[in-house]
Amino acid sequence: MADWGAEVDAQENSLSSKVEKLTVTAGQSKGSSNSAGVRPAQASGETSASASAPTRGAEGGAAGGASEESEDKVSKEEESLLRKLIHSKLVSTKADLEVLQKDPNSPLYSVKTFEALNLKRELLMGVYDMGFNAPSKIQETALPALLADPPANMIAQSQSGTGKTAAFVLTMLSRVDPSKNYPQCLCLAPTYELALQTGEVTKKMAKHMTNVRIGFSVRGKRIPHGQKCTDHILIGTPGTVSDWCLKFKSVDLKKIVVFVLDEADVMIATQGHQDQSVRIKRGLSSSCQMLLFSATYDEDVMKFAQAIIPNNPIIIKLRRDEESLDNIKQYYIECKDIDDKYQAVSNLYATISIGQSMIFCATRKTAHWLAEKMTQEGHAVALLSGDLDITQRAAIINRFRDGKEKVLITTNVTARGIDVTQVTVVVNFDLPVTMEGRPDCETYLHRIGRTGRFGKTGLAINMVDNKRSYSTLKTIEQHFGKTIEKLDAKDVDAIEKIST
Ligand SMILES: Nc1ncnc2c1ncn2[C@@H]1O[C@H](COP(=O)(O)OP(=O)(O)OP(=O)(O)O)[C@@H](O)[C@H]1O
Repeated sequence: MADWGAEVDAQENSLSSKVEKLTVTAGQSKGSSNSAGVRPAQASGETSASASAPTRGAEGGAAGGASEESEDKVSKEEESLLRKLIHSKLVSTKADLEVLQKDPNSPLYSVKTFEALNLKRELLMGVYDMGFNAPSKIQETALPALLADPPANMIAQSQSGTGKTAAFVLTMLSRVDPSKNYPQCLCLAPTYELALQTGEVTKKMAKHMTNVRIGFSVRGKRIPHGQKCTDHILIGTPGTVSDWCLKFKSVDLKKIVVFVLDEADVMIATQGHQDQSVRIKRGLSSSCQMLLFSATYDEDVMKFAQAIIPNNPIIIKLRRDEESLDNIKQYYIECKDIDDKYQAVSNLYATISIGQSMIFCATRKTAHWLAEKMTQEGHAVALLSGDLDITQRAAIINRFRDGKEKVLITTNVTARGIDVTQVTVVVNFDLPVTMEGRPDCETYLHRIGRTGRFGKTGLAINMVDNKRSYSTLKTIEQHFGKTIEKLDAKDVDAIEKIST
C-alpha cells in the first residue's frame, strides 16, 4: 500500500502548529488589536539599533540569493488561508458570470434576495445575522441551482472572497436533517486550518439552528474503531476523512446527501489528496449532491473536477476583473547601489505627499533593513514578511487596509494575491524577477496594475541600480508597450511634478 496517509499527515502536520493561534487570534484579522505591524524591528524580533545595508543588490538577491528568498516561500495552502483571513468583506466584481455547462434537468435562473430562496427561517436569520443583505454575484446564480430539487451537481470557480464558502455552507445547512443522528453533509478541505475556517462559517450561519451538530474530521481527532460519528455536518481533510469513512466505518458515505470539495486547486497540488478524494467520492450514493469549488480554473483543476463530479454538472465561472496599466504613471530612478536607492526613496517621501504606498523588496533582509531605516526617519511603516505567522500577516494587511500605517514594505511572495486597492503609489525597490532571475512581467502587472473598477490614477516608481535591473526594466517596458520615464531623484521640481 502506498503510504498516502503518512504523506498527508506530514503535510497537515507542517501547518497544524498554527491552529491554536488561528482560533485564538481570528479576531485580530478584523484589525482589532495587533502590535506586529507597527514597529517592524519588534515584529520580526530583529532589534538591531542601526541598520546596515544588505550586502547584495536586490536583483542579485532574487536570482542568486536563493536562501534569502526561499525563506519567504508561501505554500498554496497558506496563500489560500491568508486570503480567507483577509477577506472579511465580499470582493465585488464587474465581470459577468459565465455558465459553461447547464444541467438539462435544472433550469438556471438567478435571485436577487435571500427570501426568494425559501430558506428555513432559522437559516435565513443566520444569514442576516452575518450581515449578508443580498446574494453575491456567484450566489445569485449558484444558490437557486444548489437548493433545487432534484439537487444539481456543480463545479464553480471564482476568485477568493466572492462568496463560494457561504454558498455551499448554506446548501449544507438547508439540506441537513438534525433528527437523524449521522453525518449527512461532508466537506473536504486541503488543510486542518482551512477546514477549521469553513467550520467557523458553518457555526456562524447555523447560529439559530441549535440542533445541528458540526464536527471536524482532521488530524489529531480520533474516533474509536467501530464507533459511529453522530455529527450532522462533517468537515475535514481527505486523509482523516477517508480513515473515518473507509477504514473505521464511522461514517456511512451512502448516507451523505451533500458532498463538497472545496479549494480544488489547492487540493490537487497534493497527489495523495486527489487519490483520497476520489476514493471517498466512490463511496457516495448516486443521488448525493456533489459540489466542487475552486479559485482558479485551469486544465488540471478541470480534469480533477470532472473526475470527482459526475453526471453533467452545472459549470459556472466568474472571471477575475482584468488589471491594466492604463491609469498608471510609471517612472524609473537610476541609482548606484542600495544606499543610493534608499536615498531616492527618502527624497521621494520627503517631496511629495503620498497617501498609502507599498514598497516591494526582493528579499526579506532588504525589506527589514528598509523598514528599519524608514521607521528611524519617522515614517509609519508596516512590514510584511515571511517570518511572521499567517494570522500576524493577515492582521498587518488588515491594519494597513484600515489606514493605520501609510507605508507597507513587503517581499513579493508574502504579498502575492493581496489586493489593497487604496494604494496610490507603488515603489519597486527591486524589480520583480522569477526564481531564475528573469523579468517577471505578470508580477509587475499585479503589483502596479488596477482593475477597471479602481481606475484611479496611480504612480509606479522603479529603482534600477545595475545593468541587470535596467535590462529587466526594459523588458517590462517592451512587454506592456508603455514607456517608463526616467526620473532624477535629486530634482525636487521633477519629483513634485509627477504627483500632480
Ligand atoms: N451575500 C453576501 N453578502 C455579504 N457578504 C458576504 C456574502 N457572501 C459572503 N460574504 C462575505 O464575503 C467574504 C468572502 O466570502 P466567502 O468566504 O464565502 O468567499 P469565498 O469565495 O469562499 O472565498 P475564500 O475561498 O477565500 O473563502 C466573507 O467575509 C463572507 O462572510
